[in-house]
Amino acid sequence: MAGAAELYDYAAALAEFDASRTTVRSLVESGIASVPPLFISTTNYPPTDILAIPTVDLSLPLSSSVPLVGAAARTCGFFHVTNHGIDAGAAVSAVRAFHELPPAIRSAFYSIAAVEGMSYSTVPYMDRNSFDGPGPILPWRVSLRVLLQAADLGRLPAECRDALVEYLRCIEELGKKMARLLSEALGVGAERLETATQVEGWLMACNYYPPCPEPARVEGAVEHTDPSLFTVLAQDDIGGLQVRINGGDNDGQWVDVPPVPGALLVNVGDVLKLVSNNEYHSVGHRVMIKSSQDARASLAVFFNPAMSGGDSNLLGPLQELITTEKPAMYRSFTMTEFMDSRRKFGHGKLSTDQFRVALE
Ligand SMILES: O=C(O)CCC(=O)C(=O)O
Ligand SMILES: [Fe+2]
Repeated sequence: MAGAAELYDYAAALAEFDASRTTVRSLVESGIASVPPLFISTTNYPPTDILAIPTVDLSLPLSSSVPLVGAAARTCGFFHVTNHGIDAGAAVSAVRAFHELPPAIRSAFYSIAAVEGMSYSTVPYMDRNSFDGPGPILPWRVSLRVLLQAADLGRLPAECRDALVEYLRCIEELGKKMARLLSEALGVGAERLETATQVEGWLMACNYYPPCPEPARVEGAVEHTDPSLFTVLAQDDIGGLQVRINGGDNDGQWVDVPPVPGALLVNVGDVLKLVSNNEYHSVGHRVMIKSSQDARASLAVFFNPAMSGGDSNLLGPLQELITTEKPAMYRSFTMTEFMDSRRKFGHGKLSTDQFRVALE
């Protein structure tokens, strides 16, 4: 049987959804009993539970934490950090508070593309002309995205502002610490990553995954890799994040990443994979919706290189990591070029393959 999802006019449905200036949260509030075709997922990869995400205790001495970070970044690309001294719960509650504001207040922020560094929609910006025929399904998620260089946090509603500002103050320190640990674990010295990439472009995504009347038919976030150097995620206790195993006997299988109370989750993004000359892995992940009753909130901070397209700001595999045994696997690129490639090739493996050097 051809699924309903194949028989509808994707472009028209998307145009109508865009024109309604609504979000999936409002659809749920309106009481829909079934999932609209734009959101129906056809992928079905049953998750297994064969891998536990490693944990790095930040109170350990560097002689212990650096090898742990290095091992995690070289294998599954994800790790929990504990003893980070940050009240992540308060920040996630603030995310929930924003998304649960009355519709009239939150809809004032509605925008698909960033306006003064902020957007709020179900669909983060995607180029409507970049696909022929049915395009990607829409995520069962609403995101408030804040580009920190460009945004005035004073515009955030009082219900979430102070907690998010405080979280960002703390996360800046954690970001610096993570950059040093990831750099040191590459064997290039603690400051090298910061010097080479200027981790100045930060994006905060405040995500809300509403309950779904048919949770098994949707995806909160479709499979993707992050474009960042690295990402730090805070989440509540609902769960739903899944990671694709990279390498080994179970290569390609999905595993659940259950939330660890109080821990933050760090993952390697595509830029770090390229800069590390494939030492580190940027691993595919997605979010499933667990419940027809409970909404999930999460808060991702993407640590990106400064967004500059000039030739003087070329990024590429660090010289120290290029050897005769392991030549450069990627050519150099600017962040503008990298982000254009993401828009063109989507949020998966192909966008990094564009920078691959042909090896013997
Ligand atoms: O909400 C989550 O658990 C993950 C979100 C995510 O992967 C992303 O925003 O890139
Ligand atoms: Fe992600």
